[in-house]
Amino acid sequence: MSHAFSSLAEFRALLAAAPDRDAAAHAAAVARNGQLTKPPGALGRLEELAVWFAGWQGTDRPRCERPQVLVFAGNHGVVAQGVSAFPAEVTVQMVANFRHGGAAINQLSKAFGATMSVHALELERPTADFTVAPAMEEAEVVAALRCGWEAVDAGADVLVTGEMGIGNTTPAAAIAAALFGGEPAGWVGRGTGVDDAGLARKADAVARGLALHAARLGDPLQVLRCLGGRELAAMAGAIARARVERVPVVLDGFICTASAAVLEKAAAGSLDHCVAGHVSAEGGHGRLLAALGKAPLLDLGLRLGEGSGAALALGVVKGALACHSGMATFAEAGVSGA
Ligand SMILES: Cc1cc2ncn([C@H]3O[C@H](COP(=O)(O)O)[C@@H](O)[C@H]3O)c2cc1C
Ligand SMILES: O=C(O)c1cccnc1
Repeated sequence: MSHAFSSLAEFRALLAAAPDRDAAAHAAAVARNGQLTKPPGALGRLEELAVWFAGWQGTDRPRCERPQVLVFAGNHGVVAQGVSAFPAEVTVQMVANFRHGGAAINQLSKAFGATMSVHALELERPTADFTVAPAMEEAEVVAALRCGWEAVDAGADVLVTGEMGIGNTTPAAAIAAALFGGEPAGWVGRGTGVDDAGLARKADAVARGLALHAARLGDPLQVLRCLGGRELAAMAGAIARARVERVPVVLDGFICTASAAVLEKAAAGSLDHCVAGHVSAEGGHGRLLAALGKAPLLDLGLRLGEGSGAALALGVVKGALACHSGMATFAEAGVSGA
């Protein structure tokens, strides 16, 4: 089988060449929105959301009938630094739980009519501990990007990417710090619920990772390789594929957003097809969204990952698109204008 890319350089080139949204469909949706039976702007952010979807889906009647949820799982060498409240074996145990339908993301996917698939990435072979070596070799990060790239259904009308990987709020914080600067302490959070000492260990691990790999961190894809993880790279690969296919993406929490941020830094505009589904309770997520200029749709205090916050936001998306694509215009309904 031939692959879309076989190196980080080829991946970067595909990303940089991605097409823009359909400007005519966007303009048609803006015009349609102005004729629907409601006072101008009365549906607030739903209106903006609907015309944004129209541009990416290339139609003035956007829909959310075939949402796809992808959950990627990976394990992390950096858990050896005592950065999670849970043991690493929970990753593979949760993958089994996803396969049996028992996790939060199974229920949320079902509730919002999304297909959901789980992709476990070499769980028996954790990444290297980034405080002592690059997390991945180039071939490993490319394979993980490709796993995500190939998992996307180009016929989906919206994509959600989620993750499971004990310890992965630490690589996410390291990526955020490497891409946007600032003290590690400002990017780490409690994840699964570490205490103050655990939080200090996370900040210290991030600081040591940044120092060790400093010479390479000017390149965002090297940030992903040196500090990231397989499930983070897979999410980045899936989000990149969606950009190329013009499938809109709803971003999940801190880990998903950190993975996505790598793409934006690698090629500006790479996240133009992404909306922030929610802001999680993880300390750095709000900062990261602000740095990317993304306003979250929901703020419910979630701190789960798995794609859960983004899947919930599909409800808002469905509402926005049902109104935009199904409502009558003033002319059709015989309603008088202002
Ligand atoms: C049972 C369980 C289910 C989860 N589902 C998502 N996560 C979340 O917690 C992990 C990140 O937090 P940290 O960096 O503190 O380990 C990731 O697996 C994330 O998806 C879970 C964590 C647990 C324990
Ligand atoms: O924001 C997230 O995605 C998150 C936060 C805590 C734990 N797991 C995921």
